[in-house]
Amino acid sequence: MSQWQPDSWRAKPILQQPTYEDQQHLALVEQKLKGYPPLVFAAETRELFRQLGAVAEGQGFLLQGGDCAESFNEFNAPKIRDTFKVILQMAIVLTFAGRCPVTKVARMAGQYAKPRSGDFETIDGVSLPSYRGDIINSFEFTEASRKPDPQRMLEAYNQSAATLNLLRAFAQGGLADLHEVNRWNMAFVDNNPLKDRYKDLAQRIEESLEFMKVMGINSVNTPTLHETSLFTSHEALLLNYEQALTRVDTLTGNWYNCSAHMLWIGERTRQLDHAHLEFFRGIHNPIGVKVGPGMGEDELIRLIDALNPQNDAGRLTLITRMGADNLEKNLPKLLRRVKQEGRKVVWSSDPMHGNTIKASSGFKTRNFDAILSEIQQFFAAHKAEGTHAGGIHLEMTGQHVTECTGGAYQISDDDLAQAYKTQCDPRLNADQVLEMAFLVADHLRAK
Ligand SMILES: O=C[C@H](O)[C@H](O)COP(=O)(O)O
Ligand SMILES: C=C(OP(=O)(O)O)C(=O)O
Ligand SMILES: [Mn+2]
Repeated sequence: MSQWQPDSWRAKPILQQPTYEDQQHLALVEQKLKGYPPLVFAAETRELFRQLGAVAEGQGFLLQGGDCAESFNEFNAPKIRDTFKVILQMAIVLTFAGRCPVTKVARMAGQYAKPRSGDFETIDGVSLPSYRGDIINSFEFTEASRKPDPQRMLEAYNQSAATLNLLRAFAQGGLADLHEVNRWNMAFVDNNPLKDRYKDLAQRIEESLEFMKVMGINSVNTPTLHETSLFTSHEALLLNYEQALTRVDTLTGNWYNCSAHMLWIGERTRQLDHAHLEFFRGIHNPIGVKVGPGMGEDELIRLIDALNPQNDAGRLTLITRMGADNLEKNLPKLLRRVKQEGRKVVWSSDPMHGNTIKASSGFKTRNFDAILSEIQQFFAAHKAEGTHAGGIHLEMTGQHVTECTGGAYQISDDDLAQAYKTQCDPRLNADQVLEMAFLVADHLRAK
């Protein structure tokens, strides 16, 4: 194998990339980004690596979630705060039920590049290049907006930096106080039509916190009750951007992609001899790779070995996205083979991308029950194979959107138009995703 360099991916075939008209402008932007400060510190990514190592060994759970595509327009404090809050609310439920640490990784502060199934989008007979995420072009359906613009990489960097700054402040500054977080959960349960189903768990968490308080364990003398750690992640699709933020860590001498703590490779760009594999093999971050229904056992082992040749626990998370109808047929054989071959991975379930459908009203949507069914089958398959169901990966928001159908409020196809705000895939809203956490908690408890 030839020597890895941050730019060695450029000699390989690559899919799902924009074609920039102005190469000089592109080179200028890349140069500028190379001089910008890193967004994350390599030592933080090593802490995430360590935590994921524990998950791979069966000692923890990974909760990963956020927008399908972050947007430059919908960029404000309430939006960041609400998703942050709901991730914490989910985490407290999962921690309590699973009796194990939950590692929180947001799809935030950099989730700006999208692979698409088609190169063109056609509306009323007009065909324009597809929207590929705000880091590349604009969602607006005009010829000028859909042209890839390298300048957008600088905007993505700036918005990622501002998002990360606020997340760090929330995590350390008091918003993450566990007593507060469970109070939000109690309010969620009280208002939910299915409150009887969720009440017991929220109540028991409340009682545990009360008990600790009586014993003198409180937010003042126990910082872990008052603060949290939240890591960031995104699909590292646009390699021009990712390369520019890849730096040598002065403490270890190793290369890290400092655009986020964790990066993943999408289902559409994980070919063994392609550019994304080449880029990922050289960075030392914990990484993920999406695993769809077409994955074979031999191919998976080759992929694992290419990305994690030392078999380090925590390096590689396999994010399966099979579809509720395909999981039973496709996942168990992969679990069996990886276990047989002794490969250390985190298995996480993305129950979103295999369950996308077109609603009768024309919107791209996903149904709550299909999403839940994929998660349930994921747990069942792991139980049967004696492997660890290590995490979930969700497209979600803390806002009250109507993008996925179902849930306690029974969002129907006809309701989708009310608040359909996503620029790419439909997300679970704040209520739906908390319900999901309470239902997943049942599985963790059963374990
Ligand atoms: O988020 C994932 C992909 O970008 C998305 O599912 C592709 O959607 P499309 O089929 O509308 O292109
Ligand atoms: C593009 C995505 O998923 P996948 O690669 O699994 O289709 C995504 O996570 O938004
Ligand atoms: Mn998506």
